[in-house]
Amino acid sequence: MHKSIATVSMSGTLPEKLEAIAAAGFDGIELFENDFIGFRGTAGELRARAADLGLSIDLYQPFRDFEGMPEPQFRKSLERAERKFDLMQALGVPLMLCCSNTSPLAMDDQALAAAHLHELAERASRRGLRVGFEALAWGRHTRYYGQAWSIVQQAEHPDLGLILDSFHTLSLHDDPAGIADIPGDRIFFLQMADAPLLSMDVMQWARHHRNFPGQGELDVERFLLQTLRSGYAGPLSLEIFNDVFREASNRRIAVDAMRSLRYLENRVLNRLQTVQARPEPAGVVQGPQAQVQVPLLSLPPAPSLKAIAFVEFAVDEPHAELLGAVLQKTGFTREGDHRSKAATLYRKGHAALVLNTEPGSFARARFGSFGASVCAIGLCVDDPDGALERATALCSMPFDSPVGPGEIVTPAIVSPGGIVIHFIPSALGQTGLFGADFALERPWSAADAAGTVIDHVALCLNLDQRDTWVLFARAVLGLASEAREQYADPYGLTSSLGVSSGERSVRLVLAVSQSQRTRATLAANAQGGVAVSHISLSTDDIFAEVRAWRDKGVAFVAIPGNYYDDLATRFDLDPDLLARLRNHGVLFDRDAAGDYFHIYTEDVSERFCFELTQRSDGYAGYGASNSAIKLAAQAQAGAGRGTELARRSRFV
Ligand SMILES: O=C(O)c1ccc(O)c(O)c1
Ligand SMILES: [Mg+2]
Repeated sequence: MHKSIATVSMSGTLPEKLEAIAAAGFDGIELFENDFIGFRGTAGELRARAADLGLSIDLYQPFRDFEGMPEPQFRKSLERAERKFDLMQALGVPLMLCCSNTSPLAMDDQALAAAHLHELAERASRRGLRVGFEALAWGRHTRYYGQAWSIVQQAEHPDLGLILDSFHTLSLHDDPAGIADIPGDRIFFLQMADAPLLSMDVMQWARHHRNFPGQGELDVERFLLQTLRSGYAGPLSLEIFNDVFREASNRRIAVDAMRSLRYLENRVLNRLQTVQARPEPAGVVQGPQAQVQVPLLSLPPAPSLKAIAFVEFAVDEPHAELLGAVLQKTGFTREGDHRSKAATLYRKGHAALVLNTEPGSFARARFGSFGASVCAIGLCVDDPDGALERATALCSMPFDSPVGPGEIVTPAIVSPGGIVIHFIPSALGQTGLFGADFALERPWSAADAAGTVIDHVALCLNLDQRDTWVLFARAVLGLASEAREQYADPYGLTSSLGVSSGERSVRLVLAVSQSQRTRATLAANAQGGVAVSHISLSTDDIFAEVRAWRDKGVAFVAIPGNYYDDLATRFDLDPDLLARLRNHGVLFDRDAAGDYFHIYTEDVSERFCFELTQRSDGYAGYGASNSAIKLAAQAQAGAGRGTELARRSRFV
């Protein structure tokens, strides 16, 4: 489909926006009036600039408060429309968007609205232009696409059609089913937007919180499907009013936009194929739906992630020694060195960590920029080549690293913010992969690969990376969103979202905060916007594990006694268990399905620590009810604030 995006959807001056939009591979734009008014140049110059970049200007918008106005205002609006038509002709824009009237002066009279729009369309028509009418969710009298369509039908002008915007329909919980029954050629334009579910004034919601399809929670997929079933074959466009997108890098936002549309198109294709494969249940009355007219993007299926194969740290030699010593205190074994790179493998059960010091490598460059930090994650997947093909088709950059003789070539991509994701063949398993790439100091037996797994990896993101990462996780990694949680850091609110694979064998937790002073923001800032802040290791006996780590000198974040007094009032806990929790400094949470025990080490490097986790009976979360306590405890420990040297003497 011809892909377009409204210029309001991103930051920058108009020329900067056009360049970002073109670079992301879009075919066209919706030109927002204010972007043109603020442009230092003529319509002809803008037209040439867009053409040079291979972009068509598909739509001019918005034309407001037009239909159903009293006569003097109507006449004045017609004059204004003529000037906008002059401009559209100079720009080469074929279509004007007229949104439903929000003025208190607007009259509740569909016949009058239709007559006015007929007049507008007639004047457009004389110049070879067209007008599309869009229902705003907060329009004075026209809020639903059904009402707008009724007015368009009454206006009876071939150059007046309907414009659909998924946000206005879905925000009002209106059913898009009826769209399929509108003749597709009467729909002149389609704007897609998603949004998080928020309970607030719909105009504020629309103007500040929209996001790209796949980033929010609206059923945009069904909306597009119904529109395509009408026979619509026009542009697929994005119109996103979002406070964060207005300030984020327009290059990244434009790539997110393209990823979003490609992912959406593919999901609709999959949904169509599923529906077509399934016979209609008896008694279902079929509307006069046309067949879908446009070819839709086919992609390899979303990867089904099986496990976290490894997490890799970028370190220099002294940090490798420091971190290696910490790992040995937490029960990891040094398994051997990489065959061709300066990298060492540590393992505890299924949890594998690689410390990479290779001079001149991507990891070393990352260390140079951000210090000791996670630089790569390996994920086991059945079809790594398919995962790579899908990822690159969804605008991810492939990552190539040198491979020595006999080593495994694993397809890899760069995730938003720079951490590399390797797709490891599940069939190979960790033993196959590490056996090929590392000179293991001792053979692995089945018993070695039991016990500990990486329960989850927690990432801290700058606020402007949140929607980028959610879309990446869903579209590229095939992960599903879990519940959003919100909690207080002593220096500002923080929220987190879990994303997990079907069997929950791969879990990531994404934490973001609007505050500049929270641990989440400081951690993210320190690594260019995206940082792994902890790795959570599972255990079957958290109390024994804590004792073993402590005996070796590992320091845990101290939890105040007040926490345990409160815990006793919240849960019906066996007094012995409560005493053990208190004595060991372990945090506790419970949901309908089970229990969660967890504890955090003091920081091992700047705002990075390990979590020990024991989950029972399908407990689904990550202990969010304890997050505020943990963050307060970390702040009081002064964790992460000391110099490297101070940490070395205190912790190792
Ligand atoms: O918020 C608005 O005013 C506005 C304008 C034009 C649109 O297409 C739209 O969806 C909203
Ligand atoms: Mg719109």
